[in-house]
Amino acid sequence: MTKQYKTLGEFIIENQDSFKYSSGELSRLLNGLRLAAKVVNHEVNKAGLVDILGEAGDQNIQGENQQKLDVLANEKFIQTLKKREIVCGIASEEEDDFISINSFDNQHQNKYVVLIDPLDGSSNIDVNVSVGTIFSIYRRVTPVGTPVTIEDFLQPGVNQIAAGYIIYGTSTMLVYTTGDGVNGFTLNPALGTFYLSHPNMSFPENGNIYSVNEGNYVHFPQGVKDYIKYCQKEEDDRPYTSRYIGSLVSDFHRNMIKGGIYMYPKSSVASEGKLRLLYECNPMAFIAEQANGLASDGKNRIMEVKPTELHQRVPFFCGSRNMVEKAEEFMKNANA
Ligand SMILES: O=P(O)(O)OC[C@H]1O[C@](O)(COP(=O)(O)O)[C@@H](O)[C@@H]1O
Repeated sequence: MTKQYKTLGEFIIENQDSFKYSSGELSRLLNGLRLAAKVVNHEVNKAGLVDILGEAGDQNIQGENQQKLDVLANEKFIQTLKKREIVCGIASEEEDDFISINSFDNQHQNKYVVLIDPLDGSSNIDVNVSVGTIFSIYRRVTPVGTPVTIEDFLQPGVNQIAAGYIIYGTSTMLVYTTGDGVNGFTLNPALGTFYLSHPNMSFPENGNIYSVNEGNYVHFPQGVKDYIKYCQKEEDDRPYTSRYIGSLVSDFHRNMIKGGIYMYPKSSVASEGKLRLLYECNPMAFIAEQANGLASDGKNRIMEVKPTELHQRVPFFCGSRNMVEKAEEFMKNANA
């Protein structure tokens, strides 16, 4: 008897009542993201055959050259959410400002805003290395029935209602949390259906993988240099293994399954690091904490950082609990 896997649709409905403020609206939103994920997955898989590789010719507000697939993924997620009238606002890595969603008869009645990194790991798109999508969902703080404002987006990570990522890798998976543990669903491309393949995902407390762009070593703070040397030292269960895909979603996913730490520290060339607080670090931090891991800026809990700008960056240390604590210890000792 082949194993019966629960579908993502079934799982969302079954767990609807455990959602805070459950009204079915969050379920419809998660289903909208599920649909957009399948559309983007289809585009990613055939990228080499159609004209969606390479640069789009424009730069986003962060001065990054947008890849054609960045732009396409951004459009697909925004269109899918807009058409289904399931959010009152969207913010995206590829949009300068937040988008207030209002349709004629909806009158801003929706409760949720979504923040999204439509295509994470852009530098890997053209070279067929796994990339991802990251999303974060908040309940608006301004009154329902009025247009959303920046306040609805600049909320600390602890206010997240749900967060997740899609990884377009050897298989396509959607991994998410609504604050009640982390579950992973694998897409069966033949049926176009996500199935619960990884229930209750959890970071091992310890790991032996460290993920950091060592090409930036000379620019790193002393504490990070000391921690990397610690990882490389022949002692106890070390040296650890260095693994860096260059796609946050992929490095995070591997480390959650095998045990490890991902670091994108600040440096002498990037005073706040590279990763964006609202649609990269906060959602991954929510998932990490729900999976028994930790996420900090090297000192403070990421999810308690009070956001001040839509595209602000923060240093990011995330993964197995004991490894993140050890890295923080080196940062503290080096006062860096
Ligand atoms: O090439 P670098 O500087 O190591 O940066 C790689 C990191 O930047 C990211 O690509 C984030 O940026 P994008 O969302 O623009 O792709 C992460 O996925 C990855 O871990």
